[in-house]
Amino acid sequence: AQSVWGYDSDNGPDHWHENYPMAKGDKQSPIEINSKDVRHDNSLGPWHASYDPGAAKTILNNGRTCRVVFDDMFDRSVLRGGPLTGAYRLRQLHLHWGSSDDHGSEHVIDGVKYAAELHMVHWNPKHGNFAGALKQPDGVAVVGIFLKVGKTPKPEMKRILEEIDNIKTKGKEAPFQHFDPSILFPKSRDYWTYHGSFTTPPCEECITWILLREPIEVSSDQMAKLRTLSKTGENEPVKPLVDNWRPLQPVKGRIVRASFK
Ligand SMILES: O=C1NC(=O)[C@@H](c2ccccc2)S1
Ligand SMILES: [Zn+2]
Repeated sequence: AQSVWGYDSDNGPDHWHENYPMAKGDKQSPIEINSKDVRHDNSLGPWHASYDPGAAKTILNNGRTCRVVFDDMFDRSVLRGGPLTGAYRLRQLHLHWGSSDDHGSEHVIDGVKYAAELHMVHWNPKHGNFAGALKQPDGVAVVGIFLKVGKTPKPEMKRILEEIDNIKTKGKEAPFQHFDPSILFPKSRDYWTYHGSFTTPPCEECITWILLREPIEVSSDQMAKLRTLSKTGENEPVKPLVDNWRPLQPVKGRIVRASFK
């Protein structure tokens, strides 16, 4: 059977282009952000998230990440402003992390790899549905938040990490309600933005990235908890779900803009 994509040597990022040709495109993500090449853009206003805590539905382990799913049937939880035109609907959030605290993020900032990167995925309802939005250059907006291991962990991450024990194996899902993901935002709203792609197959180049400059802090124990997720199902040998990040992709002349000086 066609080996489903993943992060192992036989189905990992170097193989994705075999089934998903977009993976070799000119606007792929993630990329390294080098502050010396970043262009401050005065026209970049603040972004605004207005999320309805009642839109949160479930949390699941799909064998590749831990994902919280929201009701996106109408404009209930939306992101607007910044580089965006119109209101983008929050569909899900998920994380990418490493096998140890010294790496795990997808984007790299001036050579710095963070322990993890949280993605809040939003789509543009003018394109009808999520599948349609994937085909449009302005179809999807992802807010990326870096997770840094430190001494004063952000208590708001606890809610997600407390659910890990209920979704240990691939396919496990649990109710996850009354959750406003904006509590995860750092104090500063400063961000970088550039045009890129899904960091997983089908690698569609439909994403306006909004990467927050200020990381949020997690503890080493919280990262260890995340690494107890298994990429295999409950009746299979345990394989730790770690290193679900895509390596850096070529910038190919793209300009990264900053909302800050
Ligand atoms: O930012 C991204 N991270 C991912 O895992 C990709 C993705 C995959 C499926 C749904 C939404 C986003 S795109
Ligand atoms: Zn992601």
